[in-house]
Amino acid sequence: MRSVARGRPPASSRETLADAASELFLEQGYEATAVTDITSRAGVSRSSFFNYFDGKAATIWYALDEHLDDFAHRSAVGEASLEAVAAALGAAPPHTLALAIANAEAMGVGAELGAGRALRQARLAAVLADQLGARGAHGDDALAIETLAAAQAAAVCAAIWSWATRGAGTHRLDAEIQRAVSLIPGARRAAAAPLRVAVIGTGAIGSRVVAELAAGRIAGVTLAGVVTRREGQLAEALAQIAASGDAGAGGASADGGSGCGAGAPAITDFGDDLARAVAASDLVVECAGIAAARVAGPVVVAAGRDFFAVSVGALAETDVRAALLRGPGALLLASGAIGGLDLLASAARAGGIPGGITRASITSTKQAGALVQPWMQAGEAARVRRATEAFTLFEGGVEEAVAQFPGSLNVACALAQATGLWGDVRVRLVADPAAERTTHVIEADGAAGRYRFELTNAVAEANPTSSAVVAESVLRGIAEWARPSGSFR
Ligand SMILES: NC(=O)C1=CN([C@@H]2O[C@H](COP(=O)(O)OP(=O)(O)OC[C@H]3O[C@@H](n4cnc5c(N)ncnc54)[C@H](O)[C@@H]3O)[C@@H](O)[C@H]2O)C=CC1
Ligand SMILES: O=C([O-])CC(=O)C(=O)O
Repeated sequence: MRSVARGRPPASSRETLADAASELFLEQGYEATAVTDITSRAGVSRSSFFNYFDGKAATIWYALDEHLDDFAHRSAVGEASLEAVAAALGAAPPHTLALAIANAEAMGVGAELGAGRALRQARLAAVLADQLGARGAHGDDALAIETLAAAQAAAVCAAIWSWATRGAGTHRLDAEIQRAVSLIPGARRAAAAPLRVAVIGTGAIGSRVVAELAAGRIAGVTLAGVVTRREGQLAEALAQIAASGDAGAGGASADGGSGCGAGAPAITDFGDDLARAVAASDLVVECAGIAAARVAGPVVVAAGRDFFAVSVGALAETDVRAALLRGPGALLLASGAIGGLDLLASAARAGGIPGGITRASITSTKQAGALVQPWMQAGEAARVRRATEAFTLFEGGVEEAVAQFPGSLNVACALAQATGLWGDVRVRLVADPAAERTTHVIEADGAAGRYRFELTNAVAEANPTSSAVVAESVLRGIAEWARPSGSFR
């Protein structure tokens, strides 16, 4: 008798039989293989085959079927979740099924796989529908329950097929399932689970956002954790919040570097591990600057998670803009320090009013000292720092503006994105030694109308370059993302 298990000893007679079946399907095809061929290859009696399987097809499906049996059983007693199924499949993947999927043509097993997949998907959908119904999040809305359950079951099957086709040994099945499920638009929202938000950056804006999220101030949202640039950064930020007595911080403390509020759960510090943050969240909020947004944004949306950028200037580069908008995750943009973007976007909407907005400009006036840049020669930096009266420090297009003043002119990109006039928005930056507040004047006109907004903002205490309202715009944006009801669009 030939050895069945090439390279690894079989763990049981059932696996010996399943391995023998896989070998024979590969050698002579599924149709031509009889149960007696399998038992003689495995060296067991025909009757003992039927102790394990009810036919040759079961040698392909048994591992997946066991997971489904277990899931149905646990689900009936209220113990199972989709995450638990993914974890169980990851820990004990269905190897003979993977082999059949990867070699479907050579084995001639395509029809069996097609029919078998449909059956398992339907079975999984039924269990998931029972589970969703029992959880009560959708009341008696059978359409919502059935649709969501069917989508989740389809995602699990699609993930198994993708995992097997890409090479079962090369990556994890549970990660593939998690990714597939996350691609269902609104799946977590529909499941009524709290939405998980990760934050990148703990500067002036990020700290405030983290403090509010950690204090549970946004309904339906939980803080998944924080991405930082160096060790100890989160603890420092929390200590500063506590020292400043920020009401939103809920008495944040730096205990262990990650506490926020007496008795509050510790905040997860992802360090610079963006992949971990992405896997643990539904939305990633960037509060870290244009360079960070350029790198993180495309990774987040490609993984099917939503990305909320405060550094809208990342969109100035055409290829980054395309990657950010490619999905499947959604791109959200903070209105930040300015307003009226909704009106301008409506006025500029292609096709509605031809030539809706044809001209747009922004003039930003900031504290001169806050505008010194690392690239400036000593003489120029001194001129800005020691200015005695307001002067125009920059005048030009959007790309140049954010390249030279990345922490100060994201608003110019926001205007370009709202109007679509990427090449034509005129930007002026005024350095004013007497400015205690930041002022942005936006002007736009075209066939839709003529608009002028003048916005004067208090500056953030921790960073005079940023307006204090920006963090609030991020918090409002998160709240509206989580509960999209009653907000202006
Ligand atoms: N859309 C808008 O209207 C506005 C946008 N912004 C943008 O928001 C950004 C943040 O503003 P602030 O909080 O005031 O700046 P900040 O300088 O106080 O904080 C930025 C923080 O991000 C951290 N950081 C940088 N790269 C990182 C990375 N790769 N991973 C993790 N952390 C990283 C820095 O260490 C710093 O702690 C600005 O750089 C600007 O691009 C700022 C104001 C208005
Ligand atoms: O906060 C502000 O007023 C504007 C700002 O820094 C930016 O657009 O980058």
